Order: sequence, then C-alpha cells, then structure tokens
Amino acid sequence: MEVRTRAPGKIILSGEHAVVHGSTAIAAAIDLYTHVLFRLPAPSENHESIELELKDMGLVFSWPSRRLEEAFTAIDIIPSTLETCSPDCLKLIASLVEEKNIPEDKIWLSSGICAFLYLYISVHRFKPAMVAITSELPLGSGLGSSASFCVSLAAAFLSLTEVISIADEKNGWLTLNKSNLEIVNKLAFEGERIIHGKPSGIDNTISTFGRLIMFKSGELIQIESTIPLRMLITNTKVGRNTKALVSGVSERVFRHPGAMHAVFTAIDFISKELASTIETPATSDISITGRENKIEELMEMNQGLLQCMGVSHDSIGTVLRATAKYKLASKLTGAGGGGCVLTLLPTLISSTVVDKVVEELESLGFKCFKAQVGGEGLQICYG
Ligand SMILES: Nc1ncnc2c1ncn2[C@@H]1O[C@H](COP(=O)(O)OP(=O)(O)O)[C@@H](O)[C@H]1O
Ligand SMILES: C[C@@](O)(CCOP(=O)(O)O)CC(=O)O
Ligand SMILES: [Mg+2]
Repeated sequence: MEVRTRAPGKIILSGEHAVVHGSTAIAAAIDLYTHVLFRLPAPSENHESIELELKDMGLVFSWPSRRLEEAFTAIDIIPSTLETCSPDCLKLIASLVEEKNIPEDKIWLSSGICAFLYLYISVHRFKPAMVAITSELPLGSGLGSSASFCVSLAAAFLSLTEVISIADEKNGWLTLNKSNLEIVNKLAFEGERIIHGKPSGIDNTISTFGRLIMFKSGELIQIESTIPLRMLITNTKVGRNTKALVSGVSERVFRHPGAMHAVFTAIDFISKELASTIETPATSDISITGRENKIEELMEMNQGLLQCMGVSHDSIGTVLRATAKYKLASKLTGAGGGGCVLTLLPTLISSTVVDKVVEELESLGFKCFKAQVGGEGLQICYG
C-alpha cells in the first residue's frame, strides 16, 4: 500500500508571533511544497523497520519495529492518534533520535525527526514502513516548512487508515472534505508542537486548507482577495529557529506585560484592517493603487511592531533599506531573526524596476523569488 501527499508552505502577511498570543493574523499558501511518499510493505517483503529517508539531504534513518515496541512498552506509553505527546514520551523519542548520530551540521533536523516518529507511532504503532520526503521550501526560513512537513506526514499516515476518505479529484490530485481536513490539521498540530514548542496553529491550518485565511485563537476565516497581492520573497539565508524566537517573545511578555499586550492589540487591528482592505470589492471608490498604498503602510507598521518584539535582524533591516530606495514596503514573514522578507510588488510597478531591486538584493548575498499566493492546500495521490 502506497500514498503520496503534498502540502504547501505559506507566507504570513500580518500578525506572526502576535497570533501565538491571541491576535488576528493573515496567511496565504504558496506554491512550494513538502512531498511525502509513504509505503506500508507487504509481509512477504520481510521489511522489519520504520525507515525515514530525507532525500534532499541524502540521509536515511531507520528503527527496527521490535526495538521501538520494546522501548515504548518499557515506559508503558503508547501514543494514540490526536493526543499531545507527553513529556515522558518526547524524552523517549528524543533519545531514539539521538541514537542515530545526526551529523552536527544537521542537528537542527532532530526536532523534525522527533515529530515524524511521534506522528507515525501515534497512527500506525510499530508497523514496518518506508517514508521518503523531499521539500521545495527552504527549511527554517519563515515559509512554514515545519508545518508543511507535519501536514504532509499526518495526511500520508492517516490516508492508509479507515479514519479519512477521499472527497474530490483535481488534476490527478485528490482532496479531502472539511471534516477530514480538520482531522489531518489536528494531527499535524501535534507534530508542529514538537518543532515549535508553542505553535499558534496558523501554519498547519494554512498548509492544510490552502488559499488565504484570517486566523485567530485556532479559528480560521477564509478570505478572498480582490487585488493580485504579488509578493517578492527575499531569503536572507540567515538561519534561525522558530521555537527559540517564539520563546524569546514570551520572555519579553513576562518582562513587559502591559507594553507587549498593547503591541499585540495594535497588530490585531492591523490584521483586521488588512483583511478588509484586501477584500474591498473591485467596484469600490478606492482605486487599486489606493488600496496597495494602505497595504504597504500596514506592512510597515507591522514590521515596526515586530521590531518591538525583538524578532527582526540586521539582514532584515538591510532588505528593508534596499527596497525602500525603490519606494517599496517590506516586512519579515514567519518567525523572523533572519529568514524571509516580503516586499509588495504593486500592480503598476514596471518589470525593469523589479529586475533592479532583485539585482540589488542578490548582489547583497540574498536570494529572491516570486511565489504564487493563495493556492491549493493539502493534496493526496494513491500510488
Ligand atoms: N523536509 C524536512 N525534513 C526534515 N525536517 C524538516 C523538514 N521540513 C521542516 N523540518 C523541520 O522543521 C524545522 C524548521 O522549522 P521552523 O524552525 O519552524 O522553520 P520554518 O517552519 O519557517 O521552516 C527544521 O529544523 C526541521 O526540524
Ligand atoms: C512566529 C509564528 O507566528 C510563525 C512561525 O512561522 P515559521 O515557522 O517561521 O514559518 C509562530 C506560530 O504562529 O506558531
Ligand atoms: Mg515553522
């Protein structure tokens, strides 16, 4: 039995970090995916382990099924689907991952591998399996690779159970109905918890459902943009870790609760205003340029408040200054601390100006690309 899944990365247009503390945020799916191939071998194959292949990195990890079963039985914990991983269970999983001697320069993969083991065991226990993963996303750059990893794995594992069933077909890919997507999203969130520590759930939700969403306290509202929303994405290539940045913000909240709650409230207003600007009917009195100016101002305000939270970075500042020379507005996206920066490309901007901006940013050592915004979420294909 074999299944393939793919789940997209995302950009956050406004509200990252504040969303962890209950503010509204806006996110859109992008057309860069994590792909999973999952196979449950037939008994005749005599395959006796759970094998994970990270194809982009040329790494393979494997755990004998018997060894895993013994380790979990010894501490009397069998994770069950959709439950949060307990601290004891996570400790055991972390030790099973540590045994694999991950190369020092790839140690940041450990949390992803722990999430993999947890998601797998919680659905299929200790059944032998083969899982291969590739990703079009830069990992740890603010484009939600961790969530698309968890969503594509959760969907692959659940697809070979009775829990979910296929709803529809489009271009060779199958999609799930809303209630099945909710189950996948819930399981993926448990994986994201292992990677992020305290996730808001926005990343796994946009990766599962796709399109453009407004998100607050676990609830999503799908929104429709009436303007193109073309974004230039600049990867500063400065590595960072979402879990550490999220906990840094929580520490600042602990030190300055009043000021930080005022910041979160301001961001809540910014996200709501951004949503209504994006959704304004094309027939309204305000021109597209007028609305784009408003979006740019809101992006700048959000960036300033992210700075207040301590999650910007010199490299992000360099991108902001370079794009400001061309009168373009930018803000960090995702957890910040490096990673990716968004720049709105207004409808009337000429391709010559865009080429110049890209040339300047790349001459500074950054990598620029454009992604399609607001596309499909999770998709499945039985092999
Ligand atoms: N394709 C993948 N293979 C293995 N681990 C992955 C993959 N994609 C994401 N991860 C895990 O997610 C982590 C990056 O997540 P995070 O710091 O939240 O950044 P982002 O979600 O913005 O990419 C990686 O360090 C790794 O543990
Ligand atoms: C900072 C945050 O708002 C988004 C993190 O996104 P990413 O992992 O940097 O792609 C955290 C969260 O919402 O869980
Ligand atoms: Mg992440």
